[in-house]
Amino acid sequence: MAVYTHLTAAEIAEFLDAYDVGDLRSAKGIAEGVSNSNWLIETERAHASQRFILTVFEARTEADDLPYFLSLLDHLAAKGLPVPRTIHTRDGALMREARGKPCALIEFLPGVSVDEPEPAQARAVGIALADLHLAAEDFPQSRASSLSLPICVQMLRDNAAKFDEIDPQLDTIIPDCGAGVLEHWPVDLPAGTIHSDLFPDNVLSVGDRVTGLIDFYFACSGILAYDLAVTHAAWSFDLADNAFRPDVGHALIEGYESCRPLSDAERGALPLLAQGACLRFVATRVEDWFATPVDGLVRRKNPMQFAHRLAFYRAQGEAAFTL
Ligand SMILES: Nc1ncnc2c1ncn2[C@@H]1O[C@H](COP(=O)(O)OP(=O)(O)OP(=O)(O)O)[C@@H](O)[C@H]1O
Ligand SMILES: N[C@@H](CCO)C(=O)O
Repeated sequence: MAVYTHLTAAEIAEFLDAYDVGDLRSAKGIAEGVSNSNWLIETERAHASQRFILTVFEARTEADDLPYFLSLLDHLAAKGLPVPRTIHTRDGALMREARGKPCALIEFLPGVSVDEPEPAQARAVGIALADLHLAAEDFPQSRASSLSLPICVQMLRDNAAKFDEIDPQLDTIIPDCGAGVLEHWPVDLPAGTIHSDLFPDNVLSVGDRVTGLIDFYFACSGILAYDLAVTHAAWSFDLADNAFRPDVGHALIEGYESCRPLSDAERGALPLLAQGACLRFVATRVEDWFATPVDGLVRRKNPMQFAHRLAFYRAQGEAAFTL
């Protein structure tokens, strides 16, 4: 579930008063997602109904970063990408408050997330990611990542004494909390605006067509090929047994390169970038593991899934990316 802040119908109607979107007809809490509270809102104006997503931003999303995220949605949507527009208030504001928390109303996009991606869907996501990188080239704002590799290594070090409570193998799979990856981290690869969390649950599709790229709340300035590595690590493994799916991984990269070819340096860095990507998800999942009660309503994500993917990338090197 992800409705932490339970707004009443009257509060939602009052919230919508500031927008030119018609009258509230229904509001349903959305179960998916773990970070923020989301509602599917339906309004009616002149007998036509419209759907929106109302997001109440919870503690994990820094309020100061919201103008960056919401302006980025508008920038990408204006360039024709399948990204939800931010609905502005009548006064032109990108967001407003409910129950003292920042909230935004965004466009509802059609489509569903795929659990078991097929190569054609992965290829379409590769294209969409390259389109995103190119369309964001003239986005004028920047944001430093709050989950850079040094921060993730430190997060792991802060929790290292408790690794055994998760899995006794964790310490062995990630020696010295990933310091080795940090040591060789590339510094001079092409950089720009990146999504940095383009998991299957953040992509909406109809068949093989991408209809929505959502959840930009980790977007930041960063290495473009790192974003591809994140997406590769998130899409190219079987959910049931965590086995690598080369057909999916290759289709993703092939799709990306059909719009934005990688340089030799970017291609050569992919094995290390993918290890760094896995480390980021191990780090946040380890932190969440200890912060989330076992019997809580939010299901904990398993850090070992990405620890094993990291070990895979370390062992395979360039072979994981050879087309
Ligand atoms: N613009 C949109 N159009 C249609 N559905 C959406 C849209 N935005 C969000 N959703 C739905 O709401 C769900 C939760 O959204 P989202 O992934 O942004 O939540 P979150 O809590 O921020 O996520 P996460 O768990 O990745 O941190 C999505 O899985 C999707 O079903
Ligand atoms: N996509 C992340 C959650 C958001 O950081 C994960 O699966 O761990």
